Amino acid sequence: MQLLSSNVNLDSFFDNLSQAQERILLLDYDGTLAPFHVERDKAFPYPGVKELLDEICQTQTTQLIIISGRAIKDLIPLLNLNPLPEIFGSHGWEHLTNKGKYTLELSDSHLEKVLAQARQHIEELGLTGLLEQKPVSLAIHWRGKDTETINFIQSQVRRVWENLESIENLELHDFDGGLELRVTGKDKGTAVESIISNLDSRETPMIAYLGDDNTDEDAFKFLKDKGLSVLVREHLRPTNADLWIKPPEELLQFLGKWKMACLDK
Ligand SMILES: O=P(O)(O)OC[C@H]1O[C@H](O[C@H]2O[C@H](CO)[C@@H](O)[C@H](O)[C@H]2O)[C@H](O)[C@@H](O)[C@@H]1O
Repeated sequence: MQLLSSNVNLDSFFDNLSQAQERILLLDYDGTLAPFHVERDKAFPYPGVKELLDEICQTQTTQLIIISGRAIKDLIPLLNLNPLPEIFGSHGWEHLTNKGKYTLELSDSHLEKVLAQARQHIEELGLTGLLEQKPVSLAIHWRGKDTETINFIQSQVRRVWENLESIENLELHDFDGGLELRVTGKDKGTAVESIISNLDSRETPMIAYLGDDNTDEDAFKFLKDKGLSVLVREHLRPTNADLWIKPPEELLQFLGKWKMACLDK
């Protein structure tokens, strides 16, 4: 574990966590809880992660929330948690409460047409096999391909999607292993913002957010001075996070310390 911010003391964080009235653990999924896998539907959590998350939930003293770029329906079988925690999917456009109430914030027929057009461009390029269709976005994946192929795919897809980006309410985002055409207006930062603004209690809760990718930086930025941001990654990169941990060992240590803090009370 490496501290990246001089304002953070990890021992004090966990001491305060054990004393806290309210705890919120925000978790990204791919690359954070689960190692990357070429086959998206086989990206299961690192061994030991599911058990620790179950144990943390069983303490009933932590609000555990998953915040992912994935569609919620694809995340549920991989998470395999029972009961299911609250989930923000599709970068915050989808929401599932811990009581099972599902909402998709955006329903726009014009946008559906534009996304269908973006999909058609991919079909014309012969790249449909690399496409992931999500409720309000399209992602193209190149994990497992060689550098030359990646450069080719990337330039072709950018060329056709950039045109749509310039005329519509859409934005291109790079992520680990691909490129996504997303509707603007929501990201993981706005998801964290809505969680915090909807809190009932007057006490400031102890919050941590664990993530690995560029898309998690929006959450890290929003959490500055409000909670602990943790970059979970094999290699350090420029980041807004306060702490860097390497998965899976340090991730298991972090979750284990969180669980112990919940039991300390
Ligand atoms: O926000 P996250 O939970 O980190 O999700 C980010 C993207 O994850 C998935 O793609 C990534 O993981 C796949 C499985 O390991 C891998 O094949 C791919 O290369 C990665 O980019 C998911 O398919 C995307 O929809 C998410 O946006």
